[in-house]
Amino acid sequence: MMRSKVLSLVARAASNRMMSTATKLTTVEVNDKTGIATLTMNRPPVNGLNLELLQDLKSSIDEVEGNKSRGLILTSSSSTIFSAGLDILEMYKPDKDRIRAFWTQLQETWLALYGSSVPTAAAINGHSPAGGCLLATSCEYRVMVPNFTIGLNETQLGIVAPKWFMASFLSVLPQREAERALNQGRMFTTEEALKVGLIDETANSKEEAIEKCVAFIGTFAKVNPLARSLTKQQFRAADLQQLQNERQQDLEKFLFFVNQPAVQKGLGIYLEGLKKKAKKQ
Ligand SMILES: CC/C=C\C/C=C\C/C=C\C/C=C/C(=O)SCCNC(=O)CCNC(=O)[C@H](O)C(C)(C)COP(=O)(O)OP(=O)(O)OC[C@H]1O[C@@H](n2cnc3c(N)ncnc32)[C@H](O)[C@@H]1OP(=O)(O)O
Repeated sequence: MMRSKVLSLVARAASNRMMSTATKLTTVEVNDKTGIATLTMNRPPVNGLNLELLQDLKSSIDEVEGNKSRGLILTSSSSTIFSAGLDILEMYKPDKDRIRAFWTQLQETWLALYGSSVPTAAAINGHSPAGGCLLATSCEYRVMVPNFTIGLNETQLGIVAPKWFMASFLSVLPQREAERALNQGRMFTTEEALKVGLIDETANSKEEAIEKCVAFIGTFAKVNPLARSLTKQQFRAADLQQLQNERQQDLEKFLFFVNQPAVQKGLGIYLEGLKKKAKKQ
């Protein structure tokens, strides 16, 4: 390794504090200069959101809330995938108890991220379908690297995005645009996403995406943190409260829907298609 690279790695290690251990499916790194935490998802190959990744995401968000970070940047350790969304294996021929825990954890993770008191931004360094798009749209700002796709493609899988997925989407897109995209299960390219407003900026690399997220979080430097966070909470309170009030019904509805034979059949065919595509590559 070149000496300069070694020196830069040493310098980086000195100015960043690793808050979470590598045994988790997420890591949190706080930059000592900016005070901003980078939360990285690391569940190869596609950051499929299974029960364990959702648990780690929630505890990492809690960690950032608790360690007085100035902001949270969500990203991925993969070079091509931000998150492939919910791990379909959690929903296909599911175990009765595990699928309950899985959906309950997804609700909790969304409540924590969408309702986070710190400024949040997503550095979308890869594809971001469905649950991946949910995470990105739960943040306040999105910067995306070119040649990837993002969107809520649920109808393409024969499933329906729950109301709170729609709420995140609607916090970013106008109703007409959101409704059409959801009905179509449309995946947007980076360029299309920028044009429609689903993302805020593009960046040529993950590093540049993170820099732009840092700049966004920096725009709050002179704003009173309590006033900022209470204002954010007020904007999001109705969406958060709606899920809080309906958590049990939402779970039962999901379980009923996902256990329908036609839905199971559709998920099986979709998974098979993914596996065939992977084998061809
Ligand atoms: C009234 C309403 C009430 C209730 C609602 C009820 C139901 C609604 C519930 C939930 C909403 C659902 C949300 C979701 O997030 S569903 C998941 C949607 N995700 C996708 O469609 C993405 C599928 N994946 C891809 O398109 C590609 O994999 C991707 C572009 C992400 C990456 O492509 P790449 O070529 O790099 O990798 P692959 O070779 O395709 O994949 C590698 C490996 O990973 C497996 N894989 C991929 N995605 C998933 C996934 N989401 N879950 C599980 N497994 C996944 C893929 O099969 C390959 O596996 P293997 O062949 O074993 O290597």
